[in-house]
Amino acid sequence: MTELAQTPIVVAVDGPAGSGKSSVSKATARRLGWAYLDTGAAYRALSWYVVQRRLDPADSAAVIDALPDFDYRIGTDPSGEDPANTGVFVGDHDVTDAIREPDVTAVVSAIARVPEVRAFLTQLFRDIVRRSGKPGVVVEGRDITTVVFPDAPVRILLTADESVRIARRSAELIGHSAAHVGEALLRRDAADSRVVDFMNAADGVTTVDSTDLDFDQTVDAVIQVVQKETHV
Ligand SMILES: Nc1ncnc2c1ncn2[C@@H]1O[C@H](COP(=O)(O)OP(=O)(O)O)[C@@H](O)[C@H]1O
Ligand SMILES: Nc1ccn([C@@H]2O[C@H](COP(=O)(O)OP(=O)(O)O)[C@@H](O)[C@H]2O)c(=O)n1
Repeated sequence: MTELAQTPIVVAVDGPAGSGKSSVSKATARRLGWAYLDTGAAYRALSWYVVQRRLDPADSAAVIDALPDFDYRIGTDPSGEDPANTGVFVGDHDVTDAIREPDVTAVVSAIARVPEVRAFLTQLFRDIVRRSGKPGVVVEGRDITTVVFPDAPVRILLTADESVRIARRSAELIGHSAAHVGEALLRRDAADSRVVDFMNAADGVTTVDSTDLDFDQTVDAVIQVVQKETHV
Protein backbone atom coordinates (compact mmCIF):
# COMPACT_ATOMS: atom_id res chain seq x y z
CA MET A 1 0.00 0.00 0.00
CA THR A 2 1.30 3.45 -0.86
CA GLU A 3 0.53 6.65 0.96
CA LEU A 4 -0.86 9.46 -1.16
CA ALA A 5 0.14 13.02 -0.35
CA GLN A 6 -3.57 13.87 -0.19
CA THR A 7 -6.07 12.30 2.19
CA PRO A 8 -8.48 10.15 0.16
CA ILE A 9 -12.11 11.18 -0.34
CA VAL A 10 -14.16 9.24 2.20
CA VAL A 11 -17.64 7.91 1.45
CA ALA A 12 -19.07 6.99 4.86
CA VAL A 13 -21.90 4.42 4.88
CA ASP A 14 -23.80 3.32 8.01
CA GLY A 15 -26.90 1.24 8.55
CA PRO A 16 -28.48 -1.74 10.31
CA ALA A 17 -27.63 -5.41 9.67
CA GLY A 18 -28.68 -6.73 6.28
CA SER A 19 -29.33 -3.31 4.74
CA GLY A 20 -26.67 -4.01 2.10
CA LYS A 21 -23.78 -1.96 3.49
CA SER A 22 -20.99 -4.44 2.71
CA SER A 23 -22.11 -5.61 -0.71
CA VAL A 24 -23.31 -2.21 -1.96
CA SER A 25 -20.25 -0.34 -0.62
CA LYS A 26 -17.93 -2.88 -2.20
CA ALA A 27 -19.66 -2.65 -5.59
CA THR A 28 -19.63 1.16 -5.37
CA ALA A 29 -15.89 1.18 -4.65
CA ARG A 30 -15.26 -1.22 -7.52
CA ARG A 31 -17.16 1.00 -9.95
CA LEU A 32 -15.28 4.11 -8.82
CA GLY A 33 -11.88 2.35 -8.81
CA TRP A 34 -11.55 3.22 -5.12
CA ALA A 35 -10.76 1.24 -1.98
CA TYR A 36 -13.36 -0.38 0.28
CA LEU A 37 -13.19 -0.81 4.06
CA ASP A 38 -15.56 -3.13 5.95
CA THR A 39 -15.23 -1.97 9.58
CA GLY A 40 -17.58 -4.64 10.96
CA ALA A 41 -14.96 -7.21 9.92
CA ALA A 42 -12.57 -5.82 12.57
CA TYR A 43 -15.19 -6.08 15.33
CA ARG A 44 -15.92 -9.61 14.13
CA ALA A 45 -12.20 -10.55 13.93
CA LEU A 46 -11.59 -9.26 17.45
CA SER A 47 -14.57 -11.35 18.61
CA TRP A 48 -13.08 -14.39 16.85
CA TYR A 49 -9.75 -13.70 18.60
CA VAL A 50 -11.42 -13.40 22.02
CA VAL A 51 -13.28 -16.69 21.51
CA GLN A 52 -10.07 -18.34 20.22
CA ARG A 53 -8.17 -17.25 23.35
CA ARG A 54 -11.03 -18.63 25.49
CA LEU A 55 -11.67 -15.23 27.05
CA ASP A 56 -15.10 -14.25 28.30
CA PRO A 57 -16.54 -11.73 25.74
CA ALA A 58 -18.50 -10.10 28.59
CA ASP A 59 -15.28 -9.48 30.57
CA SER A 60 -14.38 -5.99 29.27
CA ALA A 61 -11.06 -5.87 31.18
CA ALA A 62 -9.91 -9.15 29.58
CA VAL A 63 -10.95 -7.92 26.11
CA ILE A 64 -9.08 -4.62 26.63
CA ASP A 65 -5.98 -6.55 27.79
CA ALA A 66 -6.07 -8.55 24.55
CA LEU A 67 -5.99 -5.46 22.28
CA PRO A 68 -2.18 -4.93 22.10
CA ASP A 69 -1.72 -8.51 20.77
CA PHE A 70 -4.56 -8.27 18.25
CA ASP A 71 -2.60 -8.39 14.99
CA TYR A 72 -5.23 -7.44 12.41
CA ARG A 73 -5.03 -7.04 8.66
CA ILE A 74 -7.75 -6.48 6.05
CA GLY A 75 -7.60 -6.10 2.30
CA THR A 76 -9.14 -3.00 0.78
CA ASP A 77 -9.24 -4.08 -2.87
CA PRO A 78 -12.95 -4.42 -3.78
CA SER A 79 -12.24 -6.23 -7.05
CA GLY A 80 -10.52 -9.28 -5.53
CA GLU A 81 -7.90 -9.00 -8.27
CA ASP A 82 -5.05 -8.21 -5.89
CA PRO A 83 -4.63 -11.32 -3.69
CA ALA A 84 -2.16 -9.46 -1.43
CA ASN A 85 -4.89 -6.91 -0.65
CA THR A 86 -7.94 -9.10 0.00
CA GLY A 87 -9.21 -11.12 2.95
CA VAL A 88 -9.26 -10.69 6.71
CA PHE A 89 -6.34 -11.93 8.83
CA VAL A 90 -5.51 -12.19 12.52
CA GLY A 91 -1.80 -12.95 12.67
CA ASP A 92 -1.32 -15.82 10.19
CA HIS A 93 -4.94 -16.96 10.37
CA ASP A 94 -7.19 -16.26 7.41
CA VAL A 95 -10.47 -15.54 9.24
CA THR A 96 -12.39 -14.23 6.22
CA ASP A 97 -15.08 -16.92 6.47
CA ALA A 98 -14.84 -17.77 10.19
CA ILE A 99 -15.88 -14.26 11.27
CA ARG A 100 -19.27 -14.67 9.51
CA GLU A 101 -20.16 -17.79 11.52
CA PRO A 102 -23.12 -17.40 13.90
CA ASP A 103 -20.98 -18.18 17.01
CA VAL A 104 -18.84 -15.12 16.28
CA THR A 105 -21.84 -12.99 15.30
CA ALA A 106 -23.48 -13.86 18.64
CA VAL A 107 -20.72 -12.25 20.74
CA VAL A 108 -19.75 -9.27 18.58
CA SER A 109 -22.16 -6.77 20.17
CA ALA A 110 -20.71 -7.45 23.64
CA ILE A 111 -17.22 -6.69 22.34
CA ALA A 112 -18.37 -3.64 20.33
CA ARG A 113 -19.91 -1.91 23.33
CA VAL A 114 -16.54 -1.51 25.12
CA PRO A 115 -15.43 2.14 24.64
CA GLU A 116 -11.70 1.23 24.65
CA VAL A 117 -12.33 -1.27 21.84
CA ARG A 118 -14.18 1.37 19.82
CA ALA A 119 -11.40 3.94 20.30
CA PHE A 120 -8.72 1.38 19.35
CA LEU A 121 -10.52 0.26 16.18
CA THR A 122 -11.52 3.80 15.17
CA GLN A 123 -7.83 4.76 15.14
CA LEU A 124 -7.03 1.63 13.13
CA PHE A 125 -9.72 2.49 10.53
CA ARG A 126 -8.39 6.04 10.10
CA ASP A 127 -4.86 4.66 9.58
CA ILE A 128 -6.04 2.10 7.01
CA VAL A 129 -7.93 4.78 5.07
CA ARG A 130 -4.98 7.17 5.11
CA ARG A 131 -2.69 4.45 3.72
CA SER A 132 -5.14 3.05 1.14
CA GLY A 133 -3.20 4.48 -1.80
CA LYS A 134 -6.46 5.26 -3.66
CA PRO A 135 -8.13 8.61 -4.41
CA GLY A 136 -11.18 7.55 -2.42
CA VAL A 137 -12.35 4.93 0.09
CA VAL A 138 -15.88 3.67 0.73
CA VAL A 139 -16.03 2.90 4.47
CA GLU A 140 -19.03 1.11 5.95
CA GLY A 141 -20.21 0.26 9.47
CA ARG A 142 -22.41 1.59 12.26
CA ASP A 143 -20.68 4.80 13.38
CA ILE A 144 -18.75 5.91 10.29
CA THR A 145 -20.94 8.94 9.51
CA THR A 146 -21.08 10.01 13.16
CA VAL A 147 -17.81 9.02 14.88
CA VAL A 148 -15.12 7.62 12.59
CA PHE A 149 -15.46 10.13 9.72
CA PRO A 150 -18.06 12.74 10.78
CA ASP A 151 -16.50 15.27 8.37
CA ALA A 152 -16.53 12.97 5.31
CA PRO A 153 -17.73 14.76 2.15
CA VAL A 154 -20.22 11.94 1.48
CA ARG A 155 -22.26 10.44 4.34
CA ILE A 156 -25.00 7.91 3.67
CA LEU A 157 -27.42 5.94 5.85
CA LEU A 158 -28.35 2.76 3.96
CA THR A 159 -31.61 1.34 5.24
CA ALA A 160 -34.23 -1.26 4.30
CA ASP A 161 -37.37 -2.53 6.02
CA GLU A 162 -36.79 -5.09 8.73
CA SER A 163 -38.51 -7.97 6.89
CA VAL A 164 -36.43 -7.32 3.76
CA ARG A 165 -33.19 -7.25 5.75
CA ILE A 166 -34.05 -10.54 7.47
CA ALA A 167 -34.94 -12.17 4.15
CA ARG A 168 -31.62 -11.05 2.61
CA ARG A 169 -29.55 -12.33 5.54
CA SER A 170 -31.50 -15.63 5.66
CA ALA A 171 -30.80 -16.22 1.99
CA GLU A 172 -27.07 -16.03 2.77
CA LEU A 173 -27.06 -18.38 5.76
CA ILE A 174 -27.96 -21.74 4.25
CA GLY A 175 -29.05 -24.33 6.82
CA HIS A 176 -30.20 -21.79 9.42
CA SER A 177 -33.93 -21.21 9.88
CA ALA A 178 -35.28 -17.82 8.80
CA ALA A 179 -36.93 -17.39 12.20
CA HIS A 180 -33.65 -17.97 14.00
CA VAL A 181 -31.68 -15.67 11.66
CA GLY A 182 -34.32 -12.96 12.06
CA GLU A 183 -34.33 -13.20 15.81
CA ALA A 184 -30.50 -13.03 16.01
CA LEU A 185 -30.37 -10.05 13.60
CA LEU A 186 -32.97 -8.07 15.56
CA ARG A 187 -31.30 -8.89 18.89
CA ARG A 188 -27.93 -7.67 17.55
CA ASP A 189 -29.43 -4.47 16.09
CA ALA A 190 -31.13 -3.75 19.41
CA ALA A 191 -27.87 -4.28 21.35
CA ASP A 192 -25.84 -2.23 18.84
CA SER A 193 -28.42 0.60 18.91
CA ARG A 194 -27.71 1.15 22.58
CA VAL A 195 -24.14 2.13 21.63
CA VAL A 196 -24.58 4.02 18.33
CA ASP A 197 -27.65 5.44 16.55
CA PHE A 198 -27.58 3.96 13.05
CA MET A 199 -31.34 3.89 12.55
CA ASN A 200 -31.75 7.66 12.13
CA ALA A 201 -29.74 9.85 9.78
CA ALA A 202 -27.61 12.44 11.59
CA ASP A 203 -27.57 16.03 10.29
CA GLY A 204 -26.13 16.17 6.77
CA VAL A 205 -26.45 12.40 6.20
CA THR A 206 -28.38 11.24 3.09
CA THR A 207 -30.71 8.26 3.53
CA VAL A 208 -30.80 5.63 0.78
CA ASP A 209 -33.69 3.21 1.39
CA SER A 210 -33.13 -0.01 -0.57
CA THR A 211 -36.40 -1.72 0.41
CA ASP A 212 -37.85 -1.40 -3.09
CA LEU A 213 -34.57 -1.26 -5.00
CA ASP A 214 -32.72 -4.24 -6.44
CA PHE A 215 -28.99 -4.52 -5.90
CA ASP A 216 -27.88 -2.59 -9.02
CA GLN A 217 -30.44 0.15 -8.41
CA THR A 218 -29.09 0.55 -4.87
CA VAL A 219 -25.51 0.88 -6.12
CA ASP A 220 -26.71 3.45 -8.69
CA ALA A 221 -28.47 5.42 -5.92
CA VAL A 222 -25.30 5.49 -3.80
CA ILE A 223 -23.13 6.51 -6.76
CA GLN A 224 -25.55 9.35 -7.50
CA VAL A 225 -25.08 10.67 -3.97
CA VAL A 226 -21.28 10.39 -4.33
CA GLN A 227 -21.38 12.25 -7.67
CA LYS A 228 -23.64 14.96 -6.30
CA GLU A 229 -21.42 15.59 -3.29
CA THR A 230 -17.96 15.23 -4.90
CA HIS A 231 -18.44 15.80 -8.67
CA VAL A 232 -16.29 12.70 -9.46
N1 LIG B 1 -30.91 -3.79 -2.84
C1 LIG B 1 -30.72 -5.10 -2.66
N2 LIG B 1 -31.57 -5.96 -3.21
C2 LIG B 1 -31.42 -7.28 -3.02
N3 LIG B 1 -30.42 -7.85 -2.27
C3 LIG B 1 -29.56 -7.04 -1.72
C4 LIG B 1 -29.64 -5.62 -1.88
N4 LIG B 1 -28.63 -5.06 -1.18
C5 LIG B 1 -27.96 -6.10 -0.62
N5 LIG B 1 -28.49 -7.27 -0.96
C6 LIG B 1 -28.05 -8.61 -0.52
O1 LIG B 1 -28.44 -8.71 0.85
C7 LIG B 1 -27.48 -9.44 1.58
C8 LIG B 1 -27.03 -8.64 2.80
O2 LIG B 1 -26.23 -7.57 2.35
P1 LIG B 1 -24.94 -7.10 3.13
O3 LIG B 1 -24.17 -6.25 2.19
O4 LIG B 1 -24.23 -8.26 3.75
O5 LIG B 1 -25.59 -6.21 4.29
P2 LIG B 1 -24.94 -5.56 5.58
O6 LIG B 1 -23.47 -5.39 5.30
O7 LIG B 1 -25.64 -4.27 5.74
O8 LIG B 1 -25.23 -6.51 6.69
C9 LIG B 1 -26.36 -9.78 0.61
O9 LIG B 1 -26.55 -11.10 0.16
C10 LIG B 1 -26.56 -8.80 -0.53
O10 LIG B 1 -26.12 -9.30 -1.76
N1 LIG C 1 -18.48 0.56 12.68
C1 LIG C 1 -18.95 -0.54 13.29
C2 LIG C 1 -19.06 -1.74 12.56
C3 LIG C 1 -19.52 -2.85 13.21
N2 LIG C 1 -19.79 -2.81 14.55
C4 LIG C 1 -20.15 -4.02 15.29
O1 LIG C 1 -19.74 -5.16 14.55
C5 LIG C 1 -20.86 -6.02 14.31
C6 LIG C 1 -20.70 -6.68 12.95
O2 LIG C 1 -20.78 -5.67 11.95
P1 LIG C 1 -21.13 -6.04 10.44
O3 LIG C 1 -21.07 -4.77 9.66
O4 LIG C 1 -20.28 -7.16 9.98
O5 LIG C 1 -22.59 -6.56 10.59
P2 LIG C 1 -23.67 -6.79 9.47
O6 LIG C 1 -24.49 -5.55 9.50
O7 LIG C 1 -22.96 -6.93 8.15
O8 LIG C 1 -24.37 -8.01 9.88
C7 LIG C 1 -22.09 -5.16 14.50
O9 LIG C 1 -23.20 -5.93 14.92
C8 LIG C 1 -21.63 -4.18 15.59
O10 LIG C 1 -21.74 -4.77 16.87
C9 LIG C 1 -19.70 -1.61 15.23
O11 LIG C 1 -19.99 -1.57 16.41
N3 LIG C 1 -19.27 -0.50 14.59
